[in-house]
Amino acid sequence: FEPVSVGIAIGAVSALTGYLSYSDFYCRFAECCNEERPLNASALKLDLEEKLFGQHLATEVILKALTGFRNNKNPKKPLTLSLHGWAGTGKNFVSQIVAENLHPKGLKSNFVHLFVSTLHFPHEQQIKLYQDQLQKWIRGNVSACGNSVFIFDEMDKLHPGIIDAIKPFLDYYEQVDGISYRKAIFIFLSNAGGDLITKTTLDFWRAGRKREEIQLKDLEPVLSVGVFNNKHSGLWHSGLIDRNLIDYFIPFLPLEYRHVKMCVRAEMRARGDAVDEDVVTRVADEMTFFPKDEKIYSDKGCKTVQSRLDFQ
Ligand SMILES: Nc1ncnc2c1ncn2[C@@H]1O[C@H](COP(=O)(O)OP(=O)(O)OP(=O)(O)O)[C@@H](O)[C@H]1O
Repeated sequence: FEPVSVGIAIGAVSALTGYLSYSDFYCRFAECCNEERPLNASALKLDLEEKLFGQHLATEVILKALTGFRNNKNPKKPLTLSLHGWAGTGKNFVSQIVAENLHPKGLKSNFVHLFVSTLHFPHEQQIKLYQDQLQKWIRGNVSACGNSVFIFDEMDKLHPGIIDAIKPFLDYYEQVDGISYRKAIFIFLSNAGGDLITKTTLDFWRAGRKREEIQLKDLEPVLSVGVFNNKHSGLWHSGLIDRNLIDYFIPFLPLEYRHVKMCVRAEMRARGDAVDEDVVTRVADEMTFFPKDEKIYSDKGCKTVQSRLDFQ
């Protein structure tokens, strides 16, 4: 929409109605950054509970972190979430749900920014350049919209030095060069720590305990230390962990056969098809499971479900 004509239209309508403000009207047509827009916590809860399978910890922590952060009128620092887990367990999927609940256009919003390490920061020799670009990009976007969301995918493939470039933005400063970053949200996605999460989940299973009994305290400490000491985590000896700038380490548990089936059903519904249990079983049976003996967890989580469904 072209701002001048929208402005004229708004003027006309406002004169007629007398109560529609410019911004109200403009924002019906163009995307606006509404820093005051409250988070609909029950909508987010419903989304997570209905769409995300087998991740009771992620559901609980994300909900708590986001509602707490958005209810706080004066956060002391931006919110930083570090999501960890095996491939295909829902990290990107959750980021998308979170993005949509914060900005209705989700990943397509002008205020949600996705960085993929292998795509945006591929060359190790260019770290300095990437650091500068990243700082500029974040500064520019946060000055345009305070509650911008930045998602960093494939953190485990990111040179650790790169993320340290954004450390000043994540810290407890009121402003950095006249800009406040305190309402922004940073989400880091990584496979690092997936082995530790799997080990704990498997230990519970072998002890005959329910997966839902696993608590954050069983995983969070192992995860933060493990990731800090893992050269391939993107956060290796990173100042972000050192200075406690990551607010939550969120574990994604490996998915079981029953969760894969749930993903197949969800995908069928999303395509507008009736759920056919024979197909659901066929797709789930085609996936491979580990460990070798027990075969409990899907190697690729729910990742290849969509393409497998195409071939049924
Ligand atoms: N826990 C889950 N609940 C529901 N759907 C899921 C879940 N995990 C994965 N999926 C489905 O599988 C697709 C792929 O998962 P997603 O991209 O979120 O995995 P990921 O954890 O980000 O993997 P990677 O580490 O390889 O990037 C999602 O788009 C979603 O449809």
